[in-house]
Amino acid sequence: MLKVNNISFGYNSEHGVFKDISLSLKPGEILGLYGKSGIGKTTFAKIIAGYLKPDTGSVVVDGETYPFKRRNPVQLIGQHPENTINPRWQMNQVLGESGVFSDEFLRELGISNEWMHRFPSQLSGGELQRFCLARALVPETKYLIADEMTTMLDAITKAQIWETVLQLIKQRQLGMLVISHEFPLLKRTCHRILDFEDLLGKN
Ligand SMILES: Nc1ncnc2c1ncn2[C@@H]1O[C@H](COP(=O)(O)OP(=O)(O)OP(=O)(O)O)[C@@H](O)[C@H]1O
Repeated sequence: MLKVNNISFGYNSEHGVFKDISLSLKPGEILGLYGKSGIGKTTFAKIIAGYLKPDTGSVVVDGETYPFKRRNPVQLIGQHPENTINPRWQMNQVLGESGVFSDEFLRELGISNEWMHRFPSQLSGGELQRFCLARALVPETKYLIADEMTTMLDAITKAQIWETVLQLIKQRQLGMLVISHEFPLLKRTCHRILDFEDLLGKN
């Protein structure tokens, strides 16, 4: 179980982004989170994935808190894959840094062999996002946070990526938090949906 307990966060001491937010995510559960722009969803996602430290409260992942002594079981996929990949590395080097991936797994994610020797600038956003997913879905991963993961992509690529991800999540019984402005997408993909404003309102 991933438990967020009463976290508060501000980028500076004068302006808090949010206060006292809690939620829990079970293995195998797909939880949707929506809310208006600027309310703090990405900040919240970064805290859950351990990129930012909350000012108060805790994130407990299967009984452990950050920093982990092992590979982070919570992986974050954002909206802009190009920002998270070294532009000077070919894609085989990008993947090689995270582990060894079977051809079958890469095929499942729709990653073509011919992309392996390209640089990130020689791939489309959808193609790059598939590499980010491969990196995020190493065996140690137990929870996946998808923050507007397919917002920049066309409808067909979006549908293909979601079909693959949902299949993998189900096979491996991962917990997934889906952050999106697109309510119909959340309705199609999630077991349960929360409004960020309601999380704020409870406190
Ligand atoms: N690095 C930063 N330094 C200072 N303020 C920041 C920083 N990143 C975000 N903020 C501010 O924190 C607030 C929450 O931003 P955040 O990106 O978490 O919102 P969001 O709900 O994800 O928005 P969107 O849906 O538009 O992506 C905003 O007011 C934003 O301007």
